[in-house]
Amino acid sequence: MASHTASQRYLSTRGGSYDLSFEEVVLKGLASDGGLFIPEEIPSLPSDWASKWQHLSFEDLAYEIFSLYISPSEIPSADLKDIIRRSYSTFRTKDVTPTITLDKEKNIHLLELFHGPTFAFKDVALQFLGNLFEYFLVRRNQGKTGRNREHLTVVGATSGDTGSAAIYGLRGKKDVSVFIMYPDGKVSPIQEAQMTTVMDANVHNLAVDGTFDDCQDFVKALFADPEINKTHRLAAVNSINWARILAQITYYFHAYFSLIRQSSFLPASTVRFVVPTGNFGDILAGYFAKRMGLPAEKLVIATNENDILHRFWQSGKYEKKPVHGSEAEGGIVEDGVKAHEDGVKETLSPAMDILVSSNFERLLWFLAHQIYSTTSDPVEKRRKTAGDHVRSWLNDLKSKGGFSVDAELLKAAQVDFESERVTDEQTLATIKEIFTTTSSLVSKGYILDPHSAIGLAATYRSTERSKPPTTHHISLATAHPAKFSNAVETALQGEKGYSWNEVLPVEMQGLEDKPRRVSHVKKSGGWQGVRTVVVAEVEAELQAAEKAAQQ
Ligand SMILES: Cc1ncc(COP(=O)(O)O)c(C=O)c1O
Ligand SMILES: N[C@@H](CCOP(=O)(O)O)C(=O)O
Repeated sequence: MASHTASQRYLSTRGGSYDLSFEEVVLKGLASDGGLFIPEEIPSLPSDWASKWQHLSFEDLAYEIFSLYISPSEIPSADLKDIIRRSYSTFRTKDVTPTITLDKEKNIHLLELFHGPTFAFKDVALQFLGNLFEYFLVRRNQGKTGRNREHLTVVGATSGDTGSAAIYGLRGKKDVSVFIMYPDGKVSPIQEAQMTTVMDANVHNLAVDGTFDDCQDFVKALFADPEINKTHRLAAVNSINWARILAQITYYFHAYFSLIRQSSFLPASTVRFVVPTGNFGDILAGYFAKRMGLPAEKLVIATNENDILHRFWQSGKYEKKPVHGSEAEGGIVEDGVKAHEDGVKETLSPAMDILVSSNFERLLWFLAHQIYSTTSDPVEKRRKTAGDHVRSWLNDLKSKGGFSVDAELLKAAQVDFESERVTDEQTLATIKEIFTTTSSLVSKGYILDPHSAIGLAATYRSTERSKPPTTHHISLATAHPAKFSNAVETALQGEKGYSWNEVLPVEMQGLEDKPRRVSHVKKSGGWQGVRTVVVAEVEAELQAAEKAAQQ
């Protein structure tokens, strides 16, 4: 039986919405004030968690953790267990997210998160979120027919992985249409094929001639638009959706337990998690795990050359990059449209080519809550103060392209987190180094995808600050190498024992030759252009479904 906390209610980081239920925040995705939903309180672990949870399966662990955040009056325990069971039955390993030891001498372990249907860590949350949407809709639509049924219009932005994971979590589901925007030409060929070869009628791919940040801005603008919100019930699959973060907490505990069962883990040992980071969702789940009581000494943010987070942890300044070497004030104008500064670089780790990390807002709220009020302040006042700070910082980000925090807040951020920036060159060197030094571990050497390689490069740097044997590092492997042929081939071509054909899983073979369905959307049409496409395609889908039902 899981223990429960007093509050399983939610609020917005910008102060506008309070006392919402889990179902409300999952279905809304983004708060109407533009903020992100967070739990009113971070629950503490039950006192006997370490002994009781240690030998649980991934599914049972997920149930214990989710139960701390979801009231059984919203989702009865048996239903929650069933949703969890179905969500992880699609994974290729029984362990769901296995942890393997990569370097015994340095106590470096790899948390493999890519054993789900689309070979990326996003599956852990998006298989669950897809089933949650379905569960809520079935409940809401009981006894309703035709246009009286509640219909979800899911809109998401992807730099490659969220898109396919969301599509695989939602394809064919009743009463849901899913629209995925991706930056045209900036996702890997396999990622694009994974998304666009899905032919289910409820799946709609939109290729945008911009960056991931443009796509993410379109999503946020649609959520803020009263017109589409009147006619359509929008829902989010990006990590702005709280359920994404919640689902990702499980594997931090799961990895920790698999480590402490090892003989090399001594009573005095400590654990660091290293996380390849873009939108700050994955590592934020680690922050929640730590705040709940998981004994993680540090969370290490590993960025590629799109390093806004790394620069923040070094300086306290959260700033988009200047355009063409000049200070950009409030954006640039392209094709008559004001766009964010396209300071984003195209790297060998495209899923992390993100200028602004949306989940950072959630961390800012917790830091402001901690720093700018005293515990003697009334609860409501503390929350309001935090929300006011977040709103003001985010306004500055929008209008001035950045903001800075004071030394006290930065110091608080540095208590839980460190950061590293890894270049393309270092990414390639890490892929090669790990392949050539691990041939005793796996028959032909371990092949990292470029995002996981960024994590591992940062891990080796972290071992210099926090040395073995006392410290164990768990580095998150966020995707399968087959998704990123460009980086893997560049790093390993010609290496003894390496063959691309052996990297490619059977599920991906021939994928790029299949028929595709995708619409092209012009960035210059702005989010209103996207709205037109979404509204028209949902209508066409509903009409086709009605026609089919009549036949
Ligand atoms: C393979 C891969 N690694 C790392 C990340 C970064 O994760 P997050 O955006 O949660 O920081 C992403 C994208 O989000 C990704 O697709
Ligand atoms: N890297 C992501 C970008 C979207 O991030 P999300 O975690 O907020 O969905 C991707 O691959 O799409």
